[in-house]
Amino acid sequence: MSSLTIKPARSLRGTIEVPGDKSVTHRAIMLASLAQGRSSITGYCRGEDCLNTMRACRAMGIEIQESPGRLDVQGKGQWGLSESNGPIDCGNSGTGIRLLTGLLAGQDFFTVLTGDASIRRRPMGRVVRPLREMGASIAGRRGGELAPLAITGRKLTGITYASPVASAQVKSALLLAGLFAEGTTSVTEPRVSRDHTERIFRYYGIACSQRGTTVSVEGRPAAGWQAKDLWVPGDFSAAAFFLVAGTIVPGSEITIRQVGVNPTRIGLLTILARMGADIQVLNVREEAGEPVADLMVRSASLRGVTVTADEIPHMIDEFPILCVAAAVAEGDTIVSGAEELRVKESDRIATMAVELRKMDVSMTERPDGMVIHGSGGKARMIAASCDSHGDHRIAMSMAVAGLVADGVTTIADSGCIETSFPGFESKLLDLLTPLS
Ligand SMILES: O=C(O)C1=C[C@@H](OP(=O)(O)O)[C@@H](O)[C@H](O)C1
Ligand SMILES: C=C(OP(=O)(O)O)C(=O)O
Repeated sequence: MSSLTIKPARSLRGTIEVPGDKSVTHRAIMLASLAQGRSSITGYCRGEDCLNTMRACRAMGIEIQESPGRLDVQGKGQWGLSESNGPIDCGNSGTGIRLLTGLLAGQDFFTVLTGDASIRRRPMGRVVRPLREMGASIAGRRGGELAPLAITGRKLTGITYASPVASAQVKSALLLAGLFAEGTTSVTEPRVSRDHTERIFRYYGIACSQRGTTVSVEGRPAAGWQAKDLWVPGDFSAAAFFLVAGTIVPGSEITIRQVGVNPTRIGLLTILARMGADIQVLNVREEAGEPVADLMVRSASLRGVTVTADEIPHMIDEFPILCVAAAVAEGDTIVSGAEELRVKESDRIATMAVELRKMDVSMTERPDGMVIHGSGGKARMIAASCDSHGDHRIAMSMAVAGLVADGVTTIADSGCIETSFPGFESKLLDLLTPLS
């Protein structure tokens, strides 16, 4: 099992790019597979999650060629997928398995979707139940609450669904199913979650309307959609580790080029600004329907803040790294309304509490969040033997914590970083001047 060793840093300085956005890459591969003709995708994420979505589409008959930095996807049109002759393994990816469940519910073939031990613990009923309302036939462990899921493609009918959770995976699964359904499919969320599916639909010319927190698609667009080249911006959730590292390591200045700054993703920027961080958003432009910018971070002292339920969906994957920032801030950081963190790759409230305590950080767990008692940077964190719990975001967050510890920190089982951020360690090392 691989492990990561992190030494304390004197400073982090330089310019980097981060891998392409994982959420956008999943969607780009799926939409290009169902387009008429050949789409080139550049800037995409080569993390394991996205490679699994690529393998899934190949298993369903789509030709995808990879040359350095570029995917050529030979789309077969909206109804062009064919039955895979074996189960499809989505690996560690909640996005992959949930979006594919929606996409496959209305096909005229049978599919089994599964994943690793973490995926087989994560809730699938949240997509299975509304898809059944549309007419889908999906079986799974515990009545369809858990993967593996066996999907017998059926004729679907659009529904109007009020989702109890703000989840882009639920919304997207239903919108993808909606493309294959008779009539309109509408999804209302308690709060707007990331809107990459809506944006990529529009980019491909698929009508998709938004009113408040409700999104609707018309089923069975007459002519399907045409292939279109697409560049994927850098992943804000990957950039987040460097935004926090550049903030908490004194004497740092990092520029992260070409990062997606979709407003439904960048809640962490607002929170870090409230904490006192110095981050500039430069050269804002738009590419393939997504806003993109360069981000420049300089080190700064932080103060604790309160994060409310309204702010959670736009920074849902950034809580592990926010905990690290909060640990060195002056005063308490209080998070509530974040119970969704308990059903990610790991229970991210529990795992961060366990790991940060090893480094002498005081963090109180709450059922729906946490209170992190910041040290105000008065003492360095204690270097420790940490564990990723098989969760890429925990591994990278603890690596950043290690930069401000008093000795050598190790992170066991760090191979999971490949899920979203191949090359994380070397990017960090390139920026780093060690303390001694
Ligand atoms: O739709 C997506 O691409 C994602 C949605 C979020 O999950 P939920 O929909 O479960 O909140 C997020 O945590 C995940 O990393 C990616
Ligand atoms: C929660 C995540 O991904 P997924 O749900 O796709 O596994 C993540 O990347 O932090």
